[in-house]
Amino acid sequence: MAEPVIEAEGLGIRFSANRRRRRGLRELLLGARRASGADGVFWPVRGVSFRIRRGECVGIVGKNGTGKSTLLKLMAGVLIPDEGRVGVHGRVAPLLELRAGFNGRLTGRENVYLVGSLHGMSRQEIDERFEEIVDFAGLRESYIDMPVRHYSSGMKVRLGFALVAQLDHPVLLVDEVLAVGDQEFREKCYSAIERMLSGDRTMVLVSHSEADLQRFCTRGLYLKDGALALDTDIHTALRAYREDRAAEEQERGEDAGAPAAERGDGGGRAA
Ligand SMILES: Nc1ncnc2c1ncn2[C@@H]1O[C@H](COP(=O)(O)OP(=O)(O)OP(=O)(O)O)[C@@H](O)[C@H]1O
Repeated sequence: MAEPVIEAEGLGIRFSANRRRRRGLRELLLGARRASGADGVFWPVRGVSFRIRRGECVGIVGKNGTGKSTLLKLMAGVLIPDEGRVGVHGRVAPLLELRAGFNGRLTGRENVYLVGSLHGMSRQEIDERFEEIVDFAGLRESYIDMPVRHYSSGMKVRLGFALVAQLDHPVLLVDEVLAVGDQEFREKCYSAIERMLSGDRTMVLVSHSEADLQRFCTRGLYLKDGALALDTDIHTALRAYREDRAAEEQERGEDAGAPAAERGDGGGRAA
């Protein structure tokens, strides 16, 4: 049996709900529903253990705000656990938050060299692949020597993807990036991922797209409120997630339909 490439044991991280000053409306709403202590501390991921072997493609499934991206960032080493441990054997090609790695004051060209070298590419490797990177990103020539702060967010994501797709690292961590760009760019991304996977690489994919998860993954981790509810094949994981969602929706529908007094929301008439 192939050796484990990613191992997590009792993995957990705590966040403070007040730590983020600027959170989007969606996150604020999601965050507000999440159970947290009086001090605003909560555990988006806790007690998570699994082993992923070389060559496996694993999808992480679960509803919004349930800790999927946090788990991926723990694997990538972007976040440090407060409990347990996670080990990754081999270099990681991270397809997450692709825009974040760029320095807005540097040009696209300078960023490719800077971020490429941070990912372990030599100058010569970047020289050799530079044209392909720019081509893949679909950047017009006039843009590549312009500071990245003038790029649209789509351009930054495309350049980020094009760069990481050039890495030969054995572990691929992918967060929702397949949902970016137009149809043509998405097709390029699918082909790039397929090419990257052909060499016995290991991939963990976070996505809300069942089609993407079924296309690439054989195994599924179903995260529920930050805990690992199921570690199974991708079809069973998706089915369990779908059934839970349907049950929740039905419950919500029933609650909304119930008379106020039954709901115990204090809406009954005062005596
Ligand atoms: N740096 C942070 N500080 C505080 N809270 C955070 C931070 N990052 C994420 N969170 C919160 O942690 C929880 C888990 O977030 P995470 O992004 O991992 O969820 P997710 O399952 O990937 O969600 P989605 O499917 O919406 O992308 C959410 O409630 C989120 O608002």
